[in-house]
Amino acid sequence: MSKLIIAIPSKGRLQEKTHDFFGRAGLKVLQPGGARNYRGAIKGLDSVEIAFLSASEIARALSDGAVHFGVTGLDLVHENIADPGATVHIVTPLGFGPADVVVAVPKAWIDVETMADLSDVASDFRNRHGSRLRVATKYVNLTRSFFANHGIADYRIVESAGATEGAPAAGSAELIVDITTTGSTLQANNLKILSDGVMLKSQANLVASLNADWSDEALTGARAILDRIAAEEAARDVKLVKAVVDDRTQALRAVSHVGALQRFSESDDMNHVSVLCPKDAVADCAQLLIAEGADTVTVETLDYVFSKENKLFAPLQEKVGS
Ligand SMILES: Nc1ncnc2c1ncn2[C@@H]1O[C@H](COP(=O)(O)OP(=O)(O)OP(=O)(O)O)[C@@H](O)[C@H]1O
Ligand SMILES: O=P(O)(O)OC[C@H]1O[C@H](OP(=O)(O)OP(=O)(O)O)[C@H](O)[C@@H]1O
Ligand SMILES: [Mg+2]
Repeated sequence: MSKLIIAIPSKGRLQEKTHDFFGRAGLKVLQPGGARNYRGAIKGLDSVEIAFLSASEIARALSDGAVHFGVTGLDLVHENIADPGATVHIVTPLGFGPADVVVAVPKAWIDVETMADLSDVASDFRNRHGSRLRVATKYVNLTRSFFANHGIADYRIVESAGATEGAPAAGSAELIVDITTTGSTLQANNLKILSDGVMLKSQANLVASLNADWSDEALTGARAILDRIAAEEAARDVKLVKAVVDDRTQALRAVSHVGALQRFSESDDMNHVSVLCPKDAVADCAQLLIAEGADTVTVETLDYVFSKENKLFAPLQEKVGS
């Protein structure tokens, strides 16, 4: 039948962190035949198949419905998918691969700080040179819509495959649109970001295709994957706090004010409290338990918190389930 196909980066910046992410969720990616094989599996999950693709190919595969899930940058989703709202569903941001898509101009353009300034320059440029301002980028679609939203029409795109930041110095364009994380490449090329020139704040996301064939088997695979991912995400936000108090009912009421909740069926020991507490409220929770008679409060880090209601699966099922 049709398995759940998950596309993950086969190379580049997002590859290693994607493997780490799946590893944290207890999902071991198997690549039989080594790095050259572009189909793989996840250990113990027969309903899932892995496709190894480049980050930009993943965005296109999601658009075509050739894969069910993909890990890729939000920049590539918006650049390569015409109507992302109708074509894909963002399952969850993954917290790695941060980068901004920005409009950058030469630092020497001291009068140009905003998109409005750029708009003036674009018109002037055309009047003076008879040709249009050139923007070097590989983000052709993002650039067109961002410039249109700023009412800029007097420009032309010079498609750039790499080393985009070098274009102004090389004389092949006046300005650029590109992705930046540390800013060091822009700096090294004497370019500055316009103050309102951040087009998109990107990071790696787990994305679902709404065009894929969501068979029952694929949905079963998705549920299995998202159970583990949601459980790992949930575990990152909480700690397990334990103590022996004078009166459990009263202690639970006290710590509920900082968001700490008893999650387990009551143990026989009427004085034993064991709560899941939001990470930033742990110290407050401990103080409250000490005030309720505890001598010692212990705090544990958890690997997983599984719940009956899966916050990641439910919204997906609503969109693709029959
Ligand atoms: N500093 C950065 N520079 C470029 N990309 C970054 C940066 N930080 C995170 N990324 C993310 O990594 C993606 C690029 O990854 P990678 O270079 O592997 O793919 P690619 O260039 O699309 O591959 P190909 O062009 O060969 O298909 C970006 O689109 C972005 O989402
Ligand atoms: O703001 P920074 O931290 O300097 O990072 C941004 C730079 O990194 C990327 O290039 P990459 O190294 O992927 O080379 P590429 O041009 O071949 O994609 C990107 O295209 C920028 O040039
Ligand atoms: Mg690259």
